[in-house]
Amino acid sequence: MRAAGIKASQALPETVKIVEVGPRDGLQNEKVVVPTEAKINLINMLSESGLTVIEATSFVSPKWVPQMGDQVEVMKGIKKKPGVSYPVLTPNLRGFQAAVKAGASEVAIFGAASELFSKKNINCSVEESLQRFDEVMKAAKEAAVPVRGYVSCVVGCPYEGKVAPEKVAHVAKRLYSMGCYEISLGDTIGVGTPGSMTEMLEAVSREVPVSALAVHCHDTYGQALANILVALQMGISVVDSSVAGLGGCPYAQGASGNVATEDVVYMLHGLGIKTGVDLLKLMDAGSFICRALNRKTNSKVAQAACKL
Ligand SMILES: CC(C)(COP(=O)([O-])OP(=O)([O-])OC[C@H]1O[C@@H](n2cnc3c(N)ncnc32)[C@H](O)[C@@H]1OP(=O)([O-])[O-])[C@@H](O)C(=O)NCCC(=O)NCCSC(=O)C[C@@](C)(O)CC(=O)[O-]
Repeated sequence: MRAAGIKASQALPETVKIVEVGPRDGLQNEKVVVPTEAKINLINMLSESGLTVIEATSFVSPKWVPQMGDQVEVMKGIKKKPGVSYPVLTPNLRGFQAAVKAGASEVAIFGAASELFSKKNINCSVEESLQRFDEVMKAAKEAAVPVRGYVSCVVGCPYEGKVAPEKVAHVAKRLYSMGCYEISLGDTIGVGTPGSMTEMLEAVSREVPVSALAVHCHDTYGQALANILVALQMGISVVDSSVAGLGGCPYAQGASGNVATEDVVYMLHGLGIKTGVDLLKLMDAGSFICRALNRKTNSKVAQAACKL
């Protein structure tokens, strides 16, 4: 049953797929080195909560992102639940080959709509990154490994400021044309508003079918849920989020974590949208990782539930 008050013109999807990015996007930016065992436990608990996609780790240089240096142990240690996929980030062919060797059956490549961010994050221009991704795509096609594509800085960049929607649409189109089955649009520093998100999504959806788009919102300015709602109203039905609101990008200083998965699930269920996620089990996973990190949850829902 749909929530009362939603007009037909704002038709919302019946179901939403949540892509849980906490074990990767969340933990890559933590100052405390998270023990591998805790990462494995977190992923196993998330698997039991009903999530169907859990981004597990990334096959990037340990010199660049030390927190992801145990990627092989994580991939080998987790209990893979049937029906759940565990994609990993791969910035280049070397990362792709290592990921497949470690048992990954799905990967993600990650580009940006901003030149300076691309340089800081993966040490190459946007065009060079697309050439590297082309190599990954060719290898992935041969190995029948599905590839997701990210575009970072879709509304704002920590180094360049406002990003033009046309630039986002260009990179999204290139990734989609290469064969990415889904394009996740990242508001990396959480500066988007329903206004700027709408403008950007309109531009991107002229180049890539809405059914192949996802949104990936950080909550720095507290706009993430509003931005997600706007995306849902435009027909997008895939949302990235991070348990306990963990996260940030090591190459986007000051950006806060992703929107908390608990808060997204609470909002979606309140709208009558199915996610398949058990909120209580999800909150248990959030409590577990917050204890391991000795930090408080960023999820408003988890905070409120603790006080009840
Ligand atoms: C892409 C590179 C590797 C280029 O790094 P580079 O320095 O240009 O590459 P290189 O080929 O010169 O290699 C440098 C060193 O890295 C090694 N290397 C090379 N490739 C690999 C690999 N795959 N795995 C492990 N090691 C690797 C390579 O062997 C060498 O080792 P050395 O000789 O110095 O000992 C580097 O810039 C990098 O690892 N960057 C990681 C950036 C990252 O992980 N950022 C966070 C994820 S993106 C994000 O969070 C945004 C997102 C997705 O969430 C969406 C959003 O919010 O917007």
